[in-house]
Amino acid sequence: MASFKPSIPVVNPIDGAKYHHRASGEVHVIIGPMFAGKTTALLRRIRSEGNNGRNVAMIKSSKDTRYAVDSVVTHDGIKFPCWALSDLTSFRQKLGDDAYEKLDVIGIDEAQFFEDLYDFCCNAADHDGKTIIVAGLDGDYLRRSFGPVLDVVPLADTVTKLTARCELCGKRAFFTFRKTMAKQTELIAGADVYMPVCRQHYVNGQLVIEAANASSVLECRKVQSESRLEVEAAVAI
Ligand SMILES: Nc1ncnc2c1ncn2[C@@H]1O[C@H](COP(=O)(O)OP(=O)(O)O)[C@@H](O)[C@H]1O
Ligand SMILES: Cc1cn([C@H]2C[C@H](O)[C@@H](COP(=O)(O)O)O2)c(=O)[nH]c1=O
Repeated sequence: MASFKPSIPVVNPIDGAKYHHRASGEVHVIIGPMFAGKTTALLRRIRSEGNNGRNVAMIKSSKDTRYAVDSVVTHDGIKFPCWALSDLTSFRQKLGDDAYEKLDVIGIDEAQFFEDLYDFCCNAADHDGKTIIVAGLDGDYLRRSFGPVLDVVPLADTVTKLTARCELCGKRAFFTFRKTMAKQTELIAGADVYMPVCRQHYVNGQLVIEAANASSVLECRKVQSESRLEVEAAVAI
């Protein structure tokens, strides 16, 4: 059974306009490096909300075509159908007003790729009474804030930072290491290009990359797979 959301009539004190305000929205944010289980946690939460009779929808960035076009898929193959969108603002119109009204919970995966994440979460939770569960990378491969994910922390009821296992020593991994020399911030890929690492192996890895960048010998070798294997071997030492 879908939950009942009370709609409270409110008058805007500035222009006197009347609107209905739903007060029961929530924002939950799940962050961490790649392979930390962010998508797994998001799917578990969405499934459980659905099993409790709430109307759920899942959205992911259409940039992520790694495992499927119209499904969110975890690194170990668990799937859930989703809307693959380039922006969140178009979601309501694509779904239709009636269906949107009936929605209780919206999951957003690969949130780092949505420029309009903040405005969407604000409107959906504050004005439309939705529960939004956001999963995304807090940091890119250089450990810089990635897209708008950290911007929604001040809007959040809860923030959960997950960790993976360092691929080189098995300790807790907080960071995502890029094994190739590619420099662009956005590079859609999986374990072929990225690995989760602990602090020590992140720092080692960056030193190897910097040394490789400085070396004219490696600079001349543009074959990505070759340099990736060299980087992996050097970082592990
Ligand atoms: N180094 C690793 N540490 C932890 N999990 C890993 C690692 N490599 C692969 N995995 C797999 O990735 C799964 C998590 O996938 P997923 O939920 O898609 O992560 P995320 O969305 O955070 O990238 C784990 O359950 C595990 O099976
Ligand atoms: C670190 C980093 C990652 N990406 C991309 C790589 C993947 O396509 C996604 C993250 O997926 P996951 O579900 O968290 O495993 O983001 C990127 O474009 N740039 C980066 O620096």
